[in-house]
Amino acid sequence: MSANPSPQAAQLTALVELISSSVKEVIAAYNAAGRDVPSLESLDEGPLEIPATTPASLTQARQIIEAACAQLCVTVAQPGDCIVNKAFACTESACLQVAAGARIADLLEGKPEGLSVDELSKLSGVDRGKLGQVLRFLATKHVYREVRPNVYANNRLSVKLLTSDPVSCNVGVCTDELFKATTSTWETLSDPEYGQSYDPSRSAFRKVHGAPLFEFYEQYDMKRERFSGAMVGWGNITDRGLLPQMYDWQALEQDAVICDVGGNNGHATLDLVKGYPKLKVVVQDLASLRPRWSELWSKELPSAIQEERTTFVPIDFFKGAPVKDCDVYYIRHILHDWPDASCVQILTNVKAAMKPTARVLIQEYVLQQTTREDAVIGNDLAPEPLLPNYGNGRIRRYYQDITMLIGLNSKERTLQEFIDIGAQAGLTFVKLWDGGQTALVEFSL
Ligand SMILES: C[S@@+](CC[C@H](N)C(=O)[O-])C[C@H]1O[C@@H](n2cnc3c(N)ncnc32)[C@H](O)[C@@H]1O
Repeated sequence: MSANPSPQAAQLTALVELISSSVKEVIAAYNAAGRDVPSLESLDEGPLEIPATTPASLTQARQIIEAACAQLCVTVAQPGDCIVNKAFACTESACLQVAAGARIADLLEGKPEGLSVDELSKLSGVDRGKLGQVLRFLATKHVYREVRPNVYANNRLSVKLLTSDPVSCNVGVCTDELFKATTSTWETLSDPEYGQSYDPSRSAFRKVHGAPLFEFYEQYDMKRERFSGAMVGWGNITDRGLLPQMYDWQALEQDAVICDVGGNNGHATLDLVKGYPKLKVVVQDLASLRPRWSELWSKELPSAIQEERTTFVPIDFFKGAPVKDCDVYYIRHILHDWPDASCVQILTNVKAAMKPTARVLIQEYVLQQTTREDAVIGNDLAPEPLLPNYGNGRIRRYYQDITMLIGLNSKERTLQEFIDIGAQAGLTFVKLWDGGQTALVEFSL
């Protein structure tokens, strides 16, 4: 054996060291918050389980741990094992669908001693033997805890399947209608007509369900409700409450106006005004959304309506410009729904409303390539030897990218792709403001 480790051996050691130093960061962050580090059994969520109250150092440490553990495993395990296990990922979705559909987490709520598979079978109506297989699989994947043979209790992960938690809606949507659409991805991409099209009505979702995604939800009340719940769940696990910390809002003048383009009920800018009462908000979305804006703001911040610090102005952002001369045009989770040409149309309409000092802030996931050659200015690169885009540590944004492809023939974008569509609309890139999960891409005229 040579005294110096080979480059490959040094990589393994470097991955372990990244895990080790990041675990110390995690322990320090929990200590600083006066909390014990979580265990798989712990059910209560504290401030460090919510993006808005999680320090950036903890988010970074978690991303490194998730990235390094996954990279270490695929480096040392047998390649055939790894690739087949990845192909089998569909079984995890399938079992989560069973557990969510049978409401197993609800049945186990308040029962730390657990319930037997027999009892869960009687209460849920799912065959005892089959339910036992599903729960054993899930417990093997750290969802539920097998307290004794064939007796299961909730754990840190399974409580997210409680129907009272909106994240359970995300699990429902992903493992039901999206999962079904996913199975026809290759069939769709290799179809001579669908494969070359970026029309939402030529997506895998449409091929399987017979209707484009949003028309599909018009047809099924329960699924539409669940999709709305999933939007709330999505915010909870990604960026709810982070917007006030993501940009230098303080630098804006008293009574600066933020136009929330495609803002739905304006929930994101509501958080902003709560943090920065000097700001005013115009929420713009399809006219049918006005009652939802009114309902939310009258409940959460009625003074803003009374003092006209918020208004709702209907828009079709493909057909016309938003309200003129606002200070910031804020566009959250809109562009990822649309192909490039439609995004350029939306941004061109926004540009038509802008005064010289106005800014556009696009809030989305920002994707990175997996090579260090993709060092676009502003991109945050993971430490070596991790994949520069943090690999498994930031995997959800890449799941979301493929989900957009399957659901709507659209995509999440890299910073360069945002810069390109902005340039096509006549906008100049200013800065990337990274929020740990999603980011703000700032443009000026
Ligand atoms: C994914 S949601 C994002 C909503 C909000 N910005 C957020 O982050 O929660 C997309 C929004 O675009 C709106 N929308 C879709 N087509 C539109 C159009 N042509 N004009 C204006 N708004 C539209 C929808 O009503 C919906 O509120």
